[in-house]
Amino acid sequence: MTKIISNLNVTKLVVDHPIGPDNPPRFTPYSPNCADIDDKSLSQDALQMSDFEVCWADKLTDKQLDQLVDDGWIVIDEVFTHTALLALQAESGFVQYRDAELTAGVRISDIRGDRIRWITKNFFAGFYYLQSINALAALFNQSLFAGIRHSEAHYACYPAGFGYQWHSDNPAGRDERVISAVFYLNDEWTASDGGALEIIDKHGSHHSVMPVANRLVIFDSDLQHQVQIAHRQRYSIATWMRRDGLVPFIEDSM
Ligand SMILES: O=C(O)CCC(=O)C(=O)O
Ligand SMILES: [Fe+2]
Repeated sequence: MTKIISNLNVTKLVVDHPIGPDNPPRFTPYSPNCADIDDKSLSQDALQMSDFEVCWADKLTDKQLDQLVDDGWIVIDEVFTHTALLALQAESGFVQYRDAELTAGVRISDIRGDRIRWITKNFFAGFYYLQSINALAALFNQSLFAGIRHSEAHYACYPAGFGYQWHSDNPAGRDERVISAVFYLNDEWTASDGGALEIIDKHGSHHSVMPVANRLVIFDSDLQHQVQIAHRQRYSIATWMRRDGLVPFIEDSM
């Protein structure tokens, strides 16, 4: 089995061209010929948090919560509204990705080939996504006493020919990550496109999850998993709910 190497040391990336109010991602490419057309409705300026609100208590059945505890993983499909999904897909195409790193500055693309960008408040859709994930974390705190204090997420793009070998999101000696959640952005993904997430559950059973759009896979961060080599570009948002955090903002907003 591949040696487990920390991927926790990549959170200090500098945003050099932030997506923000002056630089909004658009649903359609900018065209100088159309500069005088008011295309505000096409941009994500129009997005609102309400587009991303999910009633997680309704979305997740008690059976699924039990499965998360017993087996260590679950899948939820058709998570967000069409608007929210489109916005996340659009934003994922505007992100300036950087090579993900394993340890201080070292890239080993045959272990981990994704290119990433951490989501900050400078992102539109991504930031709303993270707020919605915090609401899900609050549900896990209430119903499972998960003790989550903070969430983090990054957009990820695996170029064709790359994957991510077997690992746990809590490498040896670390336990800050409680729950991992990966949201997928890929339309019309088929088995021949590769890129499945393989996961070994708490009983040692092996599962394979296709990275299809609007799917959220949620799993115990201690579980072993890998991303098979993708044969076309594979887009996702990798998300972690953590027990550390200087600001317990989840509790504050409840
Ligand atoms: O994209 C996926 O399916 C999983 C990604 C992953 O395991 C990670 O980023 O740690
Ligand atoms: Fe992982």
